[in-house]
Amino acid sequence: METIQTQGIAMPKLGLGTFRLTEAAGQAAVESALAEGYRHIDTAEMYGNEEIVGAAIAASGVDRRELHVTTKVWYDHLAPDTIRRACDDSMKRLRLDHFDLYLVHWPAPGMDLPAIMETMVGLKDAGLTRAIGVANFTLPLLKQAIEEIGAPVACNQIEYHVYLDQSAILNYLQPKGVPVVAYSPVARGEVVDDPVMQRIAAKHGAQPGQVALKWLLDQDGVAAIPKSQSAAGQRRNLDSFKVTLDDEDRAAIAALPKNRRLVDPAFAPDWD
Ligand SMILES: NC(=O)C1=CN([C@@H]2O[C@H](COP(=O)(O)OP(=O)(O)OC[C@H]3O[C@@H](n4cnc5c(N)ncnc54)[C@H](OP(=O)(O)O)[C@@H]3O)[C@@H](O)[C@H]2O)C=CC1
Ligand SMILES: O=C(O)C(=O)[C@@H](O)[C@H](O)C(=O)CO
Repeated sequence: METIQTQGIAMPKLGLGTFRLTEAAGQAAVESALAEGYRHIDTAEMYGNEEIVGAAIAASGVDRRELHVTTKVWYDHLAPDTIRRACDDSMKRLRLDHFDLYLVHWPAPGMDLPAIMETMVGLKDAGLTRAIGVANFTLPLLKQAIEEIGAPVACNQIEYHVYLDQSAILNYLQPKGVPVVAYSPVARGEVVDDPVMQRIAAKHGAQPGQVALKWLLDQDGVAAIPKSQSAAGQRRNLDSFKVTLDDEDRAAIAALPKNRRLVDPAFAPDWD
């Protein structure tokens, strides 16, 4: 699997998203992804599934050194003490002694970003995570974290798919070698019914979701974390690497409307 180098870690370009994968069925889904060859798993304390992700990792027998595990601290735990406690709790639930990537899940209004990033760096320095990063950060917040605070930000995990323009953030991060991790990368399945995506997929003997993923994975410094519960769906998404898109396909995707945000607006910071 192709990887992206960032802040001393090699992050597999395709990972398994696990939001809403819970209980025994969720554990079975993570186990099947690991059996299919996934080595990058995305979870979060907010998902309430770190125990089953940890159990799946333990059951898989996959060497820890082959795995890239990301988890995240929720926005109401962003004081230094509560970040450290959240980290400790996630570690126990995941049955790990370190994460590969630990993210601030959402910015919170009025948060003390210098104190947050200093605490995150402290966790990295203590060996509890190999790298730290952020999610749902706007351009001004990224600039504050990277330029003013000088934090070693290893990624910004953001909503990114064929229906959403993220060029401002990409244009800022790509020259700095900081990856974007695309969440909701198949637009939560919406691409399946899109005639443009269907036409491109048919041309390549592929499926619309595979086209949507390959469009992301072809971009410099972009990883993607589709969620799929079934082994067949997980394999389908891994097979997106086999699709070869051409300029005509990219032009058709570029022409799709790009203002569709799927994430719950209740969480949305002022993106612009
Ligand atoms: N940092 C953040 O704030 C956020 C992070 N995330 C992370 O990103 C992950 C993925 O995002 P999510 O919002 O789940 O959206 P996705 O775009 O991954 O969509 C998941 C849905 O689409 C279906 N699906 C998956 N692959 C395909 C495909 N190739 N073709 C058609 N349908 C497909 C899945 O069904 P099935 O299971 O049946 O295959 C599921 O219903 C989350 O699980 C989470 O880990 C998500 C939102 C916010
Ligand atoms: O999945 C996540 O990581 C999220 O933060 C979002 O899904 C968000 O919490 C949401 O939209 C819940 O409805």
